[in-house]
Amino acid sequence: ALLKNKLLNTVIEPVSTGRNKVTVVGVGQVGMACAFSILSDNVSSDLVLVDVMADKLRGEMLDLQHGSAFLKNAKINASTDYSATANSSLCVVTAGARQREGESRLDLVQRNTDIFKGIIPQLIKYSPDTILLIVSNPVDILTYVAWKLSGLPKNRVIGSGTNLDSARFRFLLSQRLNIAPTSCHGWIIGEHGDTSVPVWSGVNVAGVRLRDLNEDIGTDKDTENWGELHKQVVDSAYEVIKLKGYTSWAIGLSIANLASAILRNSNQVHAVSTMVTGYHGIKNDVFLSLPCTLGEGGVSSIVKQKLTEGETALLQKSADMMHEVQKDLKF
Ligand SMILES: NC(=O)c1ccc[n+]([C@@H]2O[C@H](COP(=O)([O-])OP(=O)(O)OC[C@H]3O[C@@H](n4cnc5c(N)ncnc54)[C@H](O)[C@@H]3O)[C@@H](O)[C@H]2O)c1
Ligand SMILES: O=C1N[C@](c2ccsc2)(c2cccc(Nc3ccc(F)cc3)n2)CC(O)=C1Sc1ccccc1Cl
Repeated sequence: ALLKNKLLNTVIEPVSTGRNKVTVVGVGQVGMACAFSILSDNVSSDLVLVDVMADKLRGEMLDLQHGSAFLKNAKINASTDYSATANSSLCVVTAGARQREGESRLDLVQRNTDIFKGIIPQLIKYSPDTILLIVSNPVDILTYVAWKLSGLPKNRVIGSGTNLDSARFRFLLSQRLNIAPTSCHGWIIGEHGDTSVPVWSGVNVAGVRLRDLNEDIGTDKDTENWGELHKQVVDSAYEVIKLKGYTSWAIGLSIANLASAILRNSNQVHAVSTMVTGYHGIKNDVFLSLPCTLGEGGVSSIVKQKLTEGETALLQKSADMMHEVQKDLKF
């Protein structure tokens, strides 16, 4: 008899798929930072990597597998064939083409939409009950594209949105106040990136609103220029790109944090891109970030923040700009 049969008595065949199986599509800088953060945070013990670059994909899988003894025995697999992603509870999509020199935003969006046409239906074919977490840029529009291509209900299609923007804002606030980032609360909402919206009325430490201590905060009347913090959120993205050519660690850690909230059914509140039709006077089907509670069903509720007229106007402008791009997309 085989040694294994001398060693083991089978009671049942082990369950093939854990309930915290996560697929990461795209093993570039962002995808691997997400994968590594998810594994090292023990968010999942069953990770599958997908990409079109077969050698890179296998190399990243092997390199992670070799660390399994330090990753709580997580299973790590990879394939260019989507059947390997079957029964994933969560699919993180970081695949995409980079903006070419002088490429228009619409051209980049159409190129990434075409890439998504080859990814999203395949993910849904093998994991019809999954939750999609979109990271690829422009993330809010591509989350809409993923929603259209997937046929999933809106609660199951989430964009990382302004989660990274808010994390950078909290870090910068912590630096200015010399308080830990987890004790510095601030929500950036709306469109991810250059045109995100800081909700100054909500910025607080221990419930003490900075606006109650400086009523001009966030306006150009503010002599202490706290509005500079939001500008630094945008500038720091460009600075990181200039210095290292891409961003990875902060986005990877923020995605692992979102994955943990979803897979642990935590109902924590996170700034993520969700379908905001009907909120703040927005009429078109667009995805923007608002504070959302996250759990195994994806987005379970949206916090109804009281916004200033200025903040509402910025959200509506983003919604209109995105609708203009979305309506010309060819699915
Ligand atoms: N939402 C955010 O806050 C945020 C932050 C940083 C980066 N991003 C975005 O994340 C995306 C990835 O960034 P990156 O630095 O990892 O880029 P990258 O070029 O390093 O990686 C992209 C990966 O996608 C893969 N890919 C391309 N087409 C594919 C397909 N059809 N199927 C599967 N895989 C495919 C490529 O092979 C590559 O490995 C970009 O769109 C970037 O703008 C978003
Ligand atoms: O930290 C980043 N890095 C990126 C990046 C990563 C690899 S190459 C560029 C970045 C940095 C700076 C600008 C920018 N613009 C952009 C706009 C639309 C796109 F489709 C793609 C990229 N993107 C991608 C990205 O979204 C971020 S967060 C970010 C960007 C701009 C303003 C504020 C924030 Cl919080």
